[in-house]
Amino acid sequence: MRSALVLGTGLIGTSIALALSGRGVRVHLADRDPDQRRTAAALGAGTEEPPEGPVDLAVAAVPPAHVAAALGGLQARGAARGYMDVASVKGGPRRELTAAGGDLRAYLGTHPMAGRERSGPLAATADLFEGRPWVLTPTPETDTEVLNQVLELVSLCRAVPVVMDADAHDRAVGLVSHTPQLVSSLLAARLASAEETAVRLSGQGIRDVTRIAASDAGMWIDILSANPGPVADILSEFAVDLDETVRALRALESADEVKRAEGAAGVEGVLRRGNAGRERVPGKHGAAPAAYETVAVLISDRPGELARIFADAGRAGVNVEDVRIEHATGRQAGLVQLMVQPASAPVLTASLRERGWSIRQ
Ligand SMILES: NC(=O)c1ccc[n+]([C@@H]2O[C@H](COP(=O)([O-])OP(=O)(O)OC[C@H]3O[C@@H](n4cnc5c(N)ncnc54)[C@H](O)[C@@H]3O)[C@@H](O)[C@H]2O)c1
Ligand SMILES: O=C(O)C(=O)C[C@]1(C(=O)O)C=C[C@@H](O)C=C1
Repeated sequence: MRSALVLGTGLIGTSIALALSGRGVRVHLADRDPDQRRTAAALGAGTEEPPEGPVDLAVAAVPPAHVAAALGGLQARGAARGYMDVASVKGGPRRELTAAGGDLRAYLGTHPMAGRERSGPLAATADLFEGRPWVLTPTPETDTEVLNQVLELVSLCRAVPVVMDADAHDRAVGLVSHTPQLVSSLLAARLASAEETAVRLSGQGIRDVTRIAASDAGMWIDILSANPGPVADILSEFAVDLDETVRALRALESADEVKRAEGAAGVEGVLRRGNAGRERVPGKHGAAPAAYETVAVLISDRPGELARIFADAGRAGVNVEDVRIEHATGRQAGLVQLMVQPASAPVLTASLRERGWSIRQ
């Protein structure tokens, strides 16, 4: 691929543009908001100059409700040889493009399974899609050349292509993306009016479960409006599970020993089913989750401490597979959990101790 046009230079569009530009593709940037386009260009994502002729691939990275109109407009002026979108829902945009008389042979609906709770070009990174699944929804009418261009884009973004039917995709992301967003928002909403004393105690658990509650509400209304049925189905099953869990917890309050035992079994069942579900979530690069060992290190809240600990891990010859940081409320210290291969844990622990770090068991 030699040239691309990215329409919509927010989080996803700019991340794609950064990855393509970094690998030698000439990327033209467009956005209805000139500030977003300017910012993306300043980040090195591409040029603000419009292309002189049709580019190889045009990418519509705009909110789902705008996809069909954006693609229709691009196709009407012959902006590219192939067209794709990255919207989080696939059935609706395809039907809208069909209704608007768009050219479906030159179009491929896609969805990268990577993102963030922040929007806009300043949140973009070139490595956002590395090792992540990227869903492609070709149909028998999709032009092979367009499919190949999209596969090349996915490969340049270092993502892993996954081919699916558009409606099957929407049901699947209803479970693994859209319902989690609502569950996270529902839980975070409980904090909005909670006592300050309670909120100040927030640790890593609540941070993990509510991170995506910070996402853009406008974008999510768009996504959920395009996939309400599957999400409502999953949430009603969730509501049944919630009712059962509440009943089990009430039973745990009972004076009757038999009822308490039933309650405990009910709650344990929820926790164990949760363990089983969590085990199925793939780790990095789409592989099964690796069993890493954690080396927990106390760090002081000073600039450069994180860089220093990573450099020391490198000096010990240990690859850090994953990392977590816990900030202790009101204290000038935090706990860094370095996840490493089990065989590397003793090496890292000894080496960091030698360099003066305080290791927590
Ligand atoms: N945020 C995520 O985690 C995520 C992940 C995967 C896919 N997506 C999908 O990617 C798309 C973009 O999401 P984002 O998170 O980058 O949003 P964003 O808000 O960061 O960026 C969207 C950009 O599109 C521009 N825009 C809106 N309407 C336009 C139009 N009609 N013409 C030209 N530009 C227009 C906006 O000005 C903005 O710069 C959405 O379809 C979303 O469903 C998002
Ligand atoms: O990590 C996040 O912030 C995301 O929510 C990303 C996420 C997801 O659910 O995995 C959100 C919506 C997108 O369509 C794709 C990715």
